[in-house]
Amino acid sequence: MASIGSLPCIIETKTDSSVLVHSIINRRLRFPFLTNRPRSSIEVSGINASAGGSSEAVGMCRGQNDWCSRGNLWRIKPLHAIGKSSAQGEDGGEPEDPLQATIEKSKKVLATQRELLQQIAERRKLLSSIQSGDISQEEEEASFEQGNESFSNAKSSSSSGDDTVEDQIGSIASSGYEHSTEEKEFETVPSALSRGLDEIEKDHGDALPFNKSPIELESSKHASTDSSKTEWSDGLPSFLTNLESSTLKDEELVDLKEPSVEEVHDGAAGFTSEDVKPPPLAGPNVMNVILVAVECAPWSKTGGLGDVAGALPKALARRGHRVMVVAPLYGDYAETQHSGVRKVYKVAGQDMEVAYFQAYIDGVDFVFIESAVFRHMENNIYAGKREDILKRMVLFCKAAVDVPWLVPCGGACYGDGNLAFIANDWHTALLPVYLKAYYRDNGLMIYTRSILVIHNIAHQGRGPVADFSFVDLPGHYLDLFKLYDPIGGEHFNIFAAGLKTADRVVTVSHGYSRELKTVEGGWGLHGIINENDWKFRGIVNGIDTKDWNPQHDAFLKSDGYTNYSLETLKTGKAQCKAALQKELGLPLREDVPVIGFIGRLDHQKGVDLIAEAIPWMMGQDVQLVMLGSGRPDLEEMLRAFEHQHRDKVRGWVGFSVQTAHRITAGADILLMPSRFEPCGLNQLYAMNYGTVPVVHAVGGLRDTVHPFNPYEESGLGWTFDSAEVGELIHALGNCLYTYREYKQSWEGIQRRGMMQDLSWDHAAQNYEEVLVAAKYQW
Ligand SMILES: Nc1ncnc2c1ncn2[C@@H]1O[C@H](COP(=O)(O)OP(=O)(O)O[C@H]2O[C@H](CO)[C@@H](O)[C@H](O)[C@H]2O)[C@@H](O)[C@H]1O
Repeated sequence: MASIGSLPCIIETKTDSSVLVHSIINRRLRFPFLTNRPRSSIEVSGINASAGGSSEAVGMCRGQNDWCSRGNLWRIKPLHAIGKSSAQGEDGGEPEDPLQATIEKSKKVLATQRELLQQIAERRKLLSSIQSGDISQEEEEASFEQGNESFSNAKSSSSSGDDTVEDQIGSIASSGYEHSTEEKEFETVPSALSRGLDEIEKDHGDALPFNKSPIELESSKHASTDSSKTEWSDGLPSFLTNLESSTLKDEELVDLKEPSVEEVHDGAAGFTSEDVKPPPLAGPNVMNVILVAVECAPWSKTGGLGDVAGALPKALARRGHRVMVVAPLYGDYAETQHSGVRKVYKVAGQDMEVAYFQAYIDGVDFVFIESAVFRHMENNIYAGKREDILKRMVLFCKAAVDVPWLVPCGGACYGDGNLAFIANDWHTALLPVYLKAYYRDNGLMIYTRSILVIHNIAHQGRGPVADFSFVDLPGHYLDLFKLYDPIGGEHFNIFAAGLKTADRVVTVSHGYSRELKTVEGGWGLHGIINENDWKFRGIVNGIDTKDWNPQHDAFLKSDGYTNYSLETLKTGKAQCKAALQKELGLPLREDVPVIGFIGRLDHQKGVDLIAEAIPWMMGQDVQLVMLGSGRPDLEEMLRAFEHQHRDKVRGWVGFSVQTAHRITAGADILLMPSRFEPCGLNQLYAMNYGTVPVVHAVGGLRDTVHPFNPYEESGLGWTFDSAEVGELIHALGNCLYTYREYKQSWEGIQRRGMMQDLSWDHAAQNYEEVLVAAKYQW
């Protein structure tokens, strides 16, 4: 099969349509709640104006995924087509005044957007009124409950591998760009896609635009051939008028009864056509969002990134967005199913095959990318030789950027309408670059946006300039990656390229967003961050209030632990403390304050400060419980503490989610002397469990832990202003004093911590603002 223009990833098509059919059928059988997917955003897919196609395209109500495959589409004007034409002069040529043209273009796009939303609202209302006659209350309730099923068995995974690329700056050598047309073909499932280009061209009626992917060509084809069937007649969309005479299979009929997005949001509440339904929270801002991360809890987690990737998408979905998470498949995940899609990518001259697995859980599509290089790497996500790590990330980003065209979630691919990627840290900072180089530079996905989230700037994906040859980009992209560093000299820096290319950049707290702009806090990237200040924003992380909730915590249901709430704080926490002491073999004493530490053992977390404070601490009547893994010398230090102070210290070296939960519940105090902390999740978990944080006031710790004020009885914990042992001792000393002498104040601090709304909901709203700002940005 012929190669497609300059699209490096998509060259030829193979098909295994039977796999898809089985996959979808099995998926529905195994996951009945799949039918409850929110019906929300509007996808504008199809002809790309710049590729010489028609200026009209077919949109589909995103909710009606399966209608698409049945050809039941209805026409709307694509935003990109409108934007394109309005930017041109009267004669269709270039405008005389580009600024004026841009303003005109923006106005028209906004007006059209408004018009579209109105149309959608009307059609939804109409659909609801029709459906309300069909769906019984019971069915709605049952399906809603299924749709809310969630994981109960969070798997713990371990990791300590922190051998990152940036630790290994090597020598500079020449680089080269391997032309992408060497890439192998892909096997996609949708049968339509398997047809030859010639056939599509014939159907399409136009000469094929040279640089379109087969997927886009196919959606263009749908646009031109199906539209006649999908016009609304007699006030009803054709998919409904055709229903009676159709010979739909059972499965397809199930989909026709799927609840609308309003139903999903309203839970089991019934509705009638006249009910005034609150719109999905996201309302007119509904987007298709694809979050891409190399770890995602509960399947894979080495730290806070995994927690965020597991929780933020669900909060965005609750707001009414169609949301997908893309992560590597490191093990055998029982919840997932093969999508039937496979593709071969070339990475550093080597063919690497990936397969796409999928699941639909808690309103979110999860797509896992399977490859030999990811297998069993959950404990070593960032470990290995620099080149090997880089190759893994290149493969992952290449495979992830194609997902909206390859994986039919709920029966239909996301496509590029209203689409935004959220990439996370340097590992996926290549994604915005690939989006630009492989798609946008070729006139494809030009309205798809990318947001890059900085969780930790200390790791940047650095290497010698020669590493550019691994990333498979045209030569002129090299400058994006080049950065001068006083220590390493000129080098290759993936985070730098991602920050420059992403449409928006977010970091995980306000405090850290300020620090990143400084020489001390930006780790060499402060210049780029300052230059891109206009697109940069801090949003404080939330917590998963289902997993990290003392009332329901699954790890507190055995071994003497207990669930507790604000009402049962005193007795519940005391019981958890006793259970922790017992489990760890510490003296069972209710009156002794238990100090906890949980975290990666590295310079960032300030473990060395705790080491310096140990002699003072051991002079106090306290117990210290430390859980962590990472740097071997610090791991050894933990073991030594325990060895030297067996009656007071436990140093648990390893990664144990269960132990992390139990320490959070059983300890009285959580110590976080981090030298820098972009946000920090443990202090948030601690406060939610009535455990009082003592933190270095830096980054997100400063944002989230307001210092206790004994005069006003306000505040949430203790803070200290510089990472020095004396300061730590001073803050911890005051904390211990309050614990012993001022029980009421102590309880007040605990209660205020527990009463906060630390959920992801607020952060999700802020992310939504960023997504929408990116969407309307040119
Ligand atoms: N040994 C162990 N066993 C079990 N669980 C362990 C563990 N060590 C750590 N964890 C868990 O890993 C998570 C750590 O989250 P953090 O936010 O504190 O740190 P991290 O530095 O990894 O994340 C980065 O990204 C997050 C997310 O944006 C930012 O909050 C943070 O500041 C930034 O450094 C918590 O869920 C914690 O319980």
